[in-house]
Amino acid sequence: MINKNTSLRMQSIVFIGFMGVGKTTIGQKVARKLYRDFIDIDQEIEKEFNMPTTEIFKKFGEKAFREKEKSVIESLSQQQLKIISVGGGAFLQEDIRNICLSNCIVFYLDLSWEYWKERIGLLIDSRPVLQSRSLEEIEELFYTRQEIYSYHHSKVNTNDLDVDEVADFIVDSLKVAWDIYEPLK
Ligand SMILES: Nc1ncnc2c1ncn2[C@@H]1O[C@H](COP(=O)(O)OP(=O)(O)OP(=O)(O)O)[C@@H](O)[C@H]1O
Ligand SMILES: O=C(O)C1=C[C@@H](O)[C@@H](O)[C@H](O)C1
Ligand SMILES: [Mg+2]
Repeated sequence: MINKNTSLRMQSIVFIGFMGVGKTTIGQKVARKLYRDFIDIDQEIEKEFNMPTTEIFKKFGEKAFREKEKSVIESLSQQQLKIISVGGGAFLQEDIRNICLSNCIVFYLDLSWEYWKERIGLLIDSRPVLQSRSLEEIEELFYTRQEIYSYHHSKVNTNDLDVDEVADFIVDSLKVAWDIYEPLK
């Protein structure tokens, strides 16, 4: 489902995956390594509302957040040569999945539950979807969400890899794909 009208080398890269797998951290690193601009969709939504995500959820509700998420992604994913990290729930919306898969290269950052659960303390304060859920409920959400992340072009399992190792793997695999599908003359 990759857009045939745009050169692969020009297409923006979109990172997907569950909350806390590293989309923002690794997206920033990859952007630096490829000399591209980085866009974090959660941060763009927060700028639009001028408040943190937890406040948006409290004041306006998840529905308003999801509507803004869709309009922000619809507009920004049309741009070329960007590195874009979307929120962990963005691919719940079919329209978002379709627009990202047809305009961009979608990279899934995969992390096993056993590794993910060690990160929970880093995440809970800023991720409203995790708040008020027990660990068992979060585990259930984690496994239910895997279905939406099955929509991707490429994937890396980040268990046991640090941020730089993941970013290097992604950059190397993109370069291999570019060279195979669009060799430079
Ligand atoms: N490969 C890694 N190894 C160790 N820690 C990591 C790794 N990737 C990310 N982290 C850490 O995990 C935490 C969450 O990362 P990050 O905020 O990038 O996740 P995210 O996928 O953008 O989450 P969200 O979907 O909620 O925005 C950060 O503290 C980050 O430093
Ligand atoms: O997985 C989710 O539903 C979310 C993930 C975060 O990135 C934010 O987009 C928000 O906290 C919701
Ligand atoms: Mg993030």
